Amino acid sequence: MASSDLSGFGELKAVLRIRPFRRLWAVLGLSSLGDWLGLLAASTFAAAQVDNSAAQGVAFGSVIAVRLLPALVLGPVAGVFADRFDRRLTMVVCDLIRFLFFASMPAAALVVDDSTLVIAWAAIATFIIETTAMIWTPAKEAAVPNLLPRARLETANQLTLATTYGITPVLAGLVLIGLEKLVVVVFGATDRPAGAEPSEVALWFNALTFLATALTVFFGIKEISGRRTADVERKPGMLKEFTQGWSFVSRTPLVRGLVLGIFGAFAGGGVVVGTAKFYAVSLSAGDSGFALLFATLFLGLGVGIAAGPRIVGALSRRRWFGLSIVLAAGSVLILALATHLAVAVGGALLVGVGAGMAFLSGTTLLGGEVADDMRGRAFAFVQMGTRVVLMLTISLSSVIVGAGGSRHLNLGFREFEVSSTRPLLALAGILGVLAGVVALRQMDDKKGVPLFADVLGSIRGRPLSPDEPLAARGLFIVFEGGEGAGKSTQVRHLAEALEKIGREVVVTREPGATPLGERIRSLVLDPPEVTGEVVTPRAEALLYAADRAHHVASVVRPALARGAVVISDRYVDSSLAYQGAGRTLPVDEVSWLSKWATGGLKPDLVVLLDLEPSVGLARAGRRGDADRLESESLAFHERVRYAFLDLASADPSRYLVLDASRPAEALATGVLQRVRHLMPAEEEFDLEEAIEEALEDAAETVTALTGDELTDELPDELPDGGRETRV
Ligand SMILES: Nc1ncnc2c1ncn2[C@@H]1O[C@H](COP(=O)(O)OP(=O)(O)OP(=O)(O)O)[C@@H](O)[C@H]1O
Ligand SMILES: Cc1cn([C@H]2C[C@H](O)[C@@H](COP(=O)(O)O)O2)c(=O)[nH]c1=O
Repeated sequence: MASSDLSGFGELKAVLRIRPFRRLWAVLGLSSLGDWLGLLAASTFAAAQVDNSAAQGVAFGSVIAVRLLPALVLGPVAGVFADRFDRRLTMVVCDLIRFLFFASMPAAALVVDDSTLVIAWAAIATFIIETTAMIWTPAKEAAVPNLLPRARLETANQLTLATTYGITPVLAGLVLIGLEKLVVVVFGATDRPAGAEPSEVALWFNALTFLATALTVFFGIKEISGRRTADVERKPGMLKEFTQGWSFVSRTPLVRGLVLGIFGAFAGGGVVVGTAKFYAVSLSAGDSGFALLFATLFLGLGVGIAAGPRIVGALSRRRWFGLSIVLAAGSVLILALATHLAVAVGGALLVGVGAGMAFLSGTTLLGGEVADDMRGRAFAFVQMGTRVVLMLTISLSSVIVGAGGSRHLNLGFREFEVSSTRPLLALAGILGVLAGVVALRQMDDKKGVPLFADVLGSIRGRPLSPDEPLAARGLFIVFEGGEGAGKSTQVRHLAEALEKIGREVVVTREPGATPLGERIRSLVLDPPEVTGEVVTPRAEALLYAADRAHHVASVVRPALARGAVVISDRYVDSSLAYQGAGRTLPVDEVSWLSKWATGGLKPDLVVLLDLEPSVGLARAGRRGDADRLESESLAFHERVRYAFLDLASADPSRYLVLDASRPAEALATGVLQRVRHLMPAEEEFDLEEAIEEALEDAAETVTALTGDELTDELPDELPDGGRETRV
């Protein structure tokens, strides 16, 4: 679900090219404009019905409170509508209801004289409007993923979030100001006709936006209806669907993690909002400091939503979500500790960035990973929960800090004035970080992949992938080394010894173990005179990786799954040494490529046969014409040799480094001694005999060649460097 390689603008264009989504986006814009206008107009309309300022405050506040109430009453069941009934018709009916009830408010003012009644009606109408919005939103949210390819969902969400929380609130404010001016121009500043007050005109206008959206959805976005779930008869009863929705949320780790994280973030946000005024005072920043912190928080929110996907690149969206919560909550801790406005502004920015990223990734995950028939309920649950959590935390925290005031702290060497906002913010930050960590653990889709290496790799476009599981485990042994080091000879010896004790052994190599691999081998190793062109370094790396991917999937993994011992002449290290060090391609890129090709399969043991390149090339030369890589310069082969040695010293427990200038039989004995420790106890015993025999052969060969006696107790270090050896 990560963004594609299109530019941000290109991605937006690609999403808007999808006709049903484009129309839904226009509907959303209009409906959201209506929502914001409704919020502003209905509350100012109610306030305008009375004269004294206290009553105006009550009227204004009660309309806002009435808007929040339906979340508590209807939130739990709203999702059932979205999942049970045709979503298009649900949206159309909701919009028509909103049209009628918005229009009813100024209409009531026209026909009823009593201002108390008009306010009461405004409150009832607002309640009904908000109730229908609770049903409309999950239906819309659940419909979006069905209109788009999955890969476009994130950009679509960026667009809808920016529209709902960035563009339309500003537009609503501008429309309201514009309408006020228009009313003055058309009807004059005083003695306006009934129903022509700016807030009334705004409500008429607002009603029309909902009529327009109802018509557009009904006639223009028929695709929303195209679900099989319209067959209500075969569905369980509404109550059952309702309980199914709750148990789905509590039983599904992804949704549980999402809900926990989102609620945690909103709780943190609620505490920040609830304490903001007192917090600004504790920084001696006053009202302008308060405004600055708020503006920065929203700026961060915008940055998180707009730039988040570009920043994290290919990072798993589940991991991104958990980390965003940790970032937002951790930054609340910065706010708790900040003693200077500049630090607090930085903290507020990061809180916003984290929250914006969490909002975007959470919405995308809910849309993309929750099955269609449950999606409405999942969205409704989150919609209800966030409102409740936000309301509770804002009010609770403002009450607590209001009552707590500030305390004088004397540390002996210094005295402080500590505002109660600080411990409260610190508590919210700590709880938020915990919520993020728990969410991350619940939802992690890359268990076992180190988090920070994955984040860094993803930012650079190369996320780490979890290792593919193996059903049963055989033993995977790899021989590595330069040209003519004696790998094929040692592979043969080891295979014979293991077969003698009754093990199934699969001898294989890279490149060229399969028919496809044979063709790749000739593509990479045939000299240019034969192929007619020079293979470029990156193409060479990809060809070896392709051979490896096919080899691992079709030969190595199946054999290991059977419990066989697989002995391979070369594997991943050859690519790191030859393409990385030899061709000087970036080693981490070559490594990532191999990891991807092999699904993370690592050998149990790598036997590195270390030899002076000049000696190895001379041995290989005796076989006949040199292939393309053997023909490389001595400096190239020197680089390859030292890359192999570096790899071995970075992970000594997995490597056996042998001095390959020693006789083949002696090397074979050393290999057997090491392999013995990897075998089950009974086979370890059988191998002892094979080693005895091999030792006798080796001793005869060495004595014949050099006149020296061979023992099996050889030093761990060779005089020319820190290399591990058992021979
Ligand atoms: N320990 C050794 N001492 C001397 N010669 C050896 C030794 N091991 C193998 N040889 C000889 O060196 C040559 C190359 O050996 P081998 O084919 O096993 O090496 P390799 O590492 O597989 O080579 P390549 O990388 O070219 O495939 C052969 O002629 C082989 O008999
Ligand atoms: C797997 C692998 C191999 N090579 C090179 C190393 C050798 O020059 C040849 C293979 O020849 P061999 O006789 O079979 O040893 O290919 C490489 O460059 N990168 C790799 O990943």
